[in-house]
Amino acid sequence: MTEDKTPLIQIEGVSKSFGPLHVLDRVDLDVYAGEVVCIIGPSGSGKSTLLRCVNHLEQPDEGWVKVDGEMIGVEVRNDRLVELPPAELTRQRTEVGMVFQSFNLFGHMTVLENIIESPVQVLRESKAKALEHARQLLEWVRLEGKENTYPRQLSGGQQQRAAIARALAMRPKVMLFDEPTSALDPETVGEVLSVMRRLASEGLTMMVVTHEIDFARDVADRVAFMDGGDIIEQGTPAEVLDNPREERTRQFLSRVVNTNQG
Ligand SMILES: Nc1ncnc2c1ncn2[C@@H]1O[C@H](COP(=O)(O)OP(=O)(O)OP(=O)(O)O)[C@@H](O)[C@H]1O
Repeated sequence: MTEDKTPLIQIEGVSKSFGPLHVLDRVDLDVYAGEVVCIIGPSGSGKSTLLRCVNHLEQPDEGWVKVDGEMIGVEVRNDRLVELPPAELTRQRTEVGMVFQSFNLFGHMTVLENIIESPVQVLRESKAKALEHARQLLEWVRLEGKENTYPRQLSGGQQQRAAIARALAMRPKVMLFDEPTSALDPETVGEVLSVMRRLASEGLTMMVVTHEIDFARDVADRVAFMDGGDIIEQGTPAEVLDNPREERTRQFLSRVVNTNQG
């Protein structure tokens, strides 16, 4: 990690409320190129909302997010932040791939159609080029032979690997994963984590919300613990997972480890 470089993802003072519920409270986080940052924390602490602010699925009430130096979803006009036009926002979103807890595939399209849809429609890639890339990606996520299969015919783990291929087809600068294995049967969790490990080892910049503490320990460059809408502590996996400074982190970890073992 090179601290003197500009972060690829900059989250600065981001706050978000839903009505009276304060979900994010002036969150700051920098993620550098090639880093994997795992975000852990109790249910409702704001982890998903933070990820959703990074690709502007949610608009922060205060603060801003930059990806590769570019403000996400907004621009400064007359000293005020105003929403970007929809076409600009769509272009920006192509640079931030996201994989959700439940599989974001279109059920009426085959796996191959799912993967080429956005490159052809949004990036205006030729169908031939998009198909070639999609076949490479399917091989990469070990779904070769499933091109013409519909999502409902796949296991949850296979669907999630197809969703990863679909996100990668847009050649994103960063990938966000929101609890990508928590809706899966235990036997398919490992297949998805192994694809994510390979992505990390290839140097992709990733933010991963996860309860998979062993994955975070092995793969993360940095772990951030969130509670009550803020990052309470962050550091290397050894620092945060094995020697947490904060009592709240300690208590959370003992609950998660017990649940995972139980
Ligand atoms: N669109 C929304 N409208 C209203 N409330 C919302 C919305 N999105 C999230 N919330 C609320 O904000 C709080 C934080 O949600 P968030 O999903 O960010 O937490 P989380 O840490 O990811 O939790 P989990 O681990 O359970 O997914 C929760 O109380 C949730 O119900």
